[in-house]
Amino acid sequence: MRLMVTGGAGYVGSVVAAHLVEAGHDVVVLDDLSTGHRDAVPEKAEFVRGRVQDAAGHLDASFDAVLHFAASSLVGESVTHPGKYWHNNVGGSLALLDALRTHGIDRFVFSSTAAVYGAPEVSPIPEDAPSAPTNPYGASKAAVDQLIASYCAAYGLRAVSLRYFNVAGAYGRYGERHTTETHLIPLALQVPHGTRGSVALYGTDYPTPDGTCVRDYIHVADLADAHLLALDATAEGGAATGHLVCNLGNGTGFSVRDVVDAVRAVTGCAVPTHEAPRRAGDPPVLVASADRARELLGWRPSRTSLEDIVADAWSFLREGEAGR
Ligand SMILES: NC(=O)c1ccc[n+]([C@@H]2O[C@H](COP(=O)([O-])OP(=O)(O)OC[C@H]3O[C@@H](n4cnc5c(N)ncnc54)[C@H](O)[C@@H]3O)[C@@H](O)[C@H]2O)c1
Ligand SMILES: O=c1ccn([C@@H]2O[C@H](COP(=O)(O)OP(=O)(O)O[C@H]3O[C@H](CO)[C@H](O)[C@H](O)[C@H]3O)[C@@H](O)[C@H]2O)c(=O)[nH]1
Repeated sequence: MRLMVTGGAGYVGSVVAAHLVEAGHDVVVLDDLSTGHRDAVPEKAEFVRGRVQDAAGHLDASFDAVLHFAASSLVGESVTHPGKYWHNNVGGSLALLDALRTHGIDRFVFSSTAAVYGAPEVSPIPEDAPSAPTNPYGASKAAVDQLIASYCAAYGLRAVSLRYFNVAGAYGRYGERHTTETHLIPLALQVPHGTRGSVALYGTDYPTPDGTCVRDYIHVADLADAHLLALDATAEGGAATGHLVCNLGNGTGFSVRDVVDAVRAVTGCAVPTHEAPRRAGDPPVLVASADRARELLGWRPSRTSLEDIVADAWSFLREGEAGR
């Protein structure tokens, strides 16, 4: 297939683009490099530097489908600069969906997030849990999910929204290198890497077994597998007859302390920690029910061990720089 991957110079988009290229697809990456890296785009993919807001000019009827990763995704920034999130995430997605209509492209895969749920009472979280985001980032993604649903209903678009829980790990030379890093695993690995002294534990008085927040960590390569299956599901007669929403997580929760222990085990480094105040808006526990992805997409995550996830992120951090 001929595919456009928006945000394909970013962390998740580059890993998925690499999987698509390996599966034999013809991939065009559209990315404005606002947080991505030109050298993260797979060699066999075509690169177009541009914004999703201008996608109409970069798409044409030869494309079979679009996978949409491009977004602003810093929760804290979304609270202080909400306009950026409504413009880039909702405005950008709206322009992109209109470009699909213009060119008669009817297959779409979208990066949604667990942040659409807010802090739900139920665990593991099913897709039909109420959407009650606690920050503009999550709200913008929830709005795009609704936008997609309405375009599917009215215009015959076939789309899958994949709601990722905590993505981590790396895939060969493709991995996480955000200039502004907020995610626990890459931050914790900076300690053995020698660029950070200790790991902050944001809150140690949560109602969880060890007092720190619990999350569902999913390997980025398992996430990529789900995207290829979601793409298949948007084929005529596939599982996504209209708009299909699927959570992606392993269904297992790990605390912040569990993650630090895994970093110690993988790296052999002591990794000091220090207690810090709770981070605003952090739900105590976020664990996915991903039964729907298993049943309807046939997804079978295979890299579910936290230590394996951390080990791949560690290899990327240590060896990746040499290759870039
Ligand atoms: N990483 C996670 O844990 C996680 C969890 C849930 C959802 N998501 C979603 O997955 C997607 C990818 O996340 P990521 O961690 O790879 O982020 P990232 O910042 O590494 O990648 C985003 C990419 O999109 C590009 N981009 C941003 N706005 C653009 C625009 N208007 N036009 C063109 N390109 C633009 C950036 O340059 C970057 O390369 C995002 O939509 C994010 O909201 C990520
Ligand atoms: O230095 C740190 C960094 C993080 N944490 C904690 O570690 C856990 C995981 O934090 P991350 O920032 O790695 O991930 P989040 O759970 O906050 O965010 C993830 O889930 C969100 C949904 O709530 C969004 O989808 C977001 O894109 C995705 O990365 C949180 O409890 C956080 O408070 C620390 O204790 N110390």
